[in-house]
Amino acid sequence: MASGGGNYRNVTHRNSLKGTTTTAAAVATDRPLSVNSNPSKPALKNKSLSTVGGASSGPRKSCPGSLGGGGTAKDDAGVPGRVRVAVRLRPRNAEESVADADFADCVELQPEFKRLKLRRNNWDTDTYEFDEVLTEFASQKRVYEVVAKPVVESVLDGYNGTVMAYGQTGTGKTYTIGRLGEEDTADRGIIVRAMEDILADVSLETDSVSVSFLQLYMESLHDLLDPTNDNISIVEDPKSGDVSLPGATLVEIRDQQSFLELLRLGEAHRYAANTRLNTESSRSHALLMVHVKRSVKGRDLDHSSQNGNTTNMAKTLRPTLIRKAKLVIVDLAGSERIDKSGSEAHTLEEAKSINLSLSALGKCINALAENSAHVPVRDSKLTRLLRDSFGGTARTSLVITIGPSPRHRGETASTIMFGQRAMKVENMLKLKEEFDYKSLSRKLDIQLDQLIMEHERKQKAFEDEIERLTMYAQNQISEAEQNYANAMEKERLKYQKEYMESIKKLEEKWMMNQQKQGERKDQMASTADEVAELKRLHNKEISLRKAAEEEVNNLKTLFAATYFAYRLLSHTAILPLSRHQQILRS
Ligand SMILES: Nc1ncnc2c1ncn2[C@@H]1O[C@H](COP(=O)(O)OP(=O)(O)OP(=O)(O)O)[C@@H](O)[C@H]1O
Repeated sequence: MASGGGNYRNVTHRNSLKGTTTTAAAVATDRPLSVNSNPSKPALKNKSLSTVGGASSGPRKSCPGSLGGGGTAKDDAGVPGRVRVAVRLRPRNAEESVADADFADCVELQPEFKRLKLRRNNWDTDTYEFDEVLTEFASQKRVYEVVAKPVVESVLDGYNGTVMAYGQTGTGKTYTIGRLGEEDTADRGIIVRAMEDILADVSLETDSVSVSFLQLYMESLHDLLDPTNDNISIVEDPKSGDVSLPGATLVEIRDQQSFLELLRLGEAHRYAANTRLNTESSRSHALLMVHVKRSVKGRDLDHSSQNGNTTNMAKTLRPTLIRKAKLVIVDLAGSERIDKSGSEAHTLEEAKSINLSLSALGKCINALAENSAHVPVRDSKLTRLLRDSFGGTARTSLVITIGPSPRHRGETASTIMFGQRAMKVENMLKLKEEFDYKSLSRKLDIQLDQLIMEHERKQKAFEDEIERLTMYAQNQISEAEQNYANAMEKERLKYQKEYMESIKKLEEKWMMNQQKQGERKDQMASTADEVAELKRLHNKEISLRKAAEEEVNNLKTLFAATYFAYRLLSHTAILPLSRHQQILRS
């Protein structure tokens, strides 16, 4: 972070009174801008004024891009929009009230004719016409309404916009642009009022507002929201010419209170110094960039839907049209004559750097006003940052601030000429619309997740139902089985009982039969015994007979043998046969 003569605003306390005296001497070489070489030449721009009046001054309805279906992303041509310039006169300060007590103001304002007369001397004046002429009595509210409000409304409609304050040091640029109005809300400057209007108009559900706050100090771009970030690079899109600062802190704003806190933080980091012309002179150009992103509602974008062809699905898949607009509010550091401001050492370096960048801006505006083929945009970072504001696509409103002191007539003239040239610059306003494919993709992702969840929920419900039905069926089956088993058991018991009874009966019958049979058997047994006895007797008889027959046979054999022997022996004495028979019988 650069240091030296410059102080942070939280170090140098802001004092609304000018305590310094200035010298009347003017050194032309320190002038940041080349003034009209022929100041007597009428500087009225009636043609341009009438051309632009409607486009720039009107409320949002008059904004060309907001008309009907015009100004879509495809509308590359844009609509012309001249840079509007208002002049604001600061009241005499305490020092001037004393020092210039005997002198008339160097300017005379005719707000009703939107004219400013710059005194050349006691007899001659040069007359200039501006879009708005704001006297020293103009309220902050009125200044906002005529200078910034049309631009803010244009930004809300999707166009880039710039509000810038230019003027000699100590003439009220910061007062006009940056007053927070903490003690008295009537003092609120353009920045605070612009954000109030923006926040009141956007829907925080569908739109977004984010800000970066920067200072261009000694040709390096510092982040006022993060002082460690002191060399932010400027990136230019070669095709569209869009300027972006990817390194800058971007803070989303959701309410005015947090925005005011952010402004306080940024202001505290801004370089300021006590110079002869301003006790708290801004030593840097401050840029507040407000990015407004809005989704386009109400207008049906798909013409097919007008024919009734669009399905719900097609509607869902249609990306939202979004408008991205950037409002740049610039509080330039004051142009100053180094001899008058009393800049020394580091403050001198700062003053040179300020004047150099303001001079580069003046050159660009001259080139644009004269339709030069070459516009030296790249000569300074300030002009690079503001390339869309002058000769670009933004609606630009400039407030030039002047003081009343005749001692600073030269600087006042220079400022007036800067304003007059700026009024000649014609921008080509373009609506910044694009389809929000990112959020469509996010939306589809969410829808997909929801569908998956819904499917899973249905699947689960289906599975639960199946399980429930299965359980029910199983219960029914088991109940039927149980009933069947019970019935079977009952049947079985019945049959068993019947069977047992029939068995019993059979047994009884059998018993009876048995009994009967037993009786019969007994009978049969005795018969059989008898038979057996008889058989035994018979057999015995047979065996006795057999034995008898064998005996007989034996006897016969014996008899025969005996008889034979006898016969042999008794050749002589034969026994009578009867004897033999007796023997046999015995
Ligand atoms: N319209 C006004 N009514 C009352 N006081 C004003 C008005 N304009 C400026 N002042 C006072 O004049 C002083 C200088 O104003 P301011 O700091 O805004 O000037 P500046 O142009 O921003 O200066 P620098 O370029 O040095 O930063 C401040 O004290 C401020 O309160």
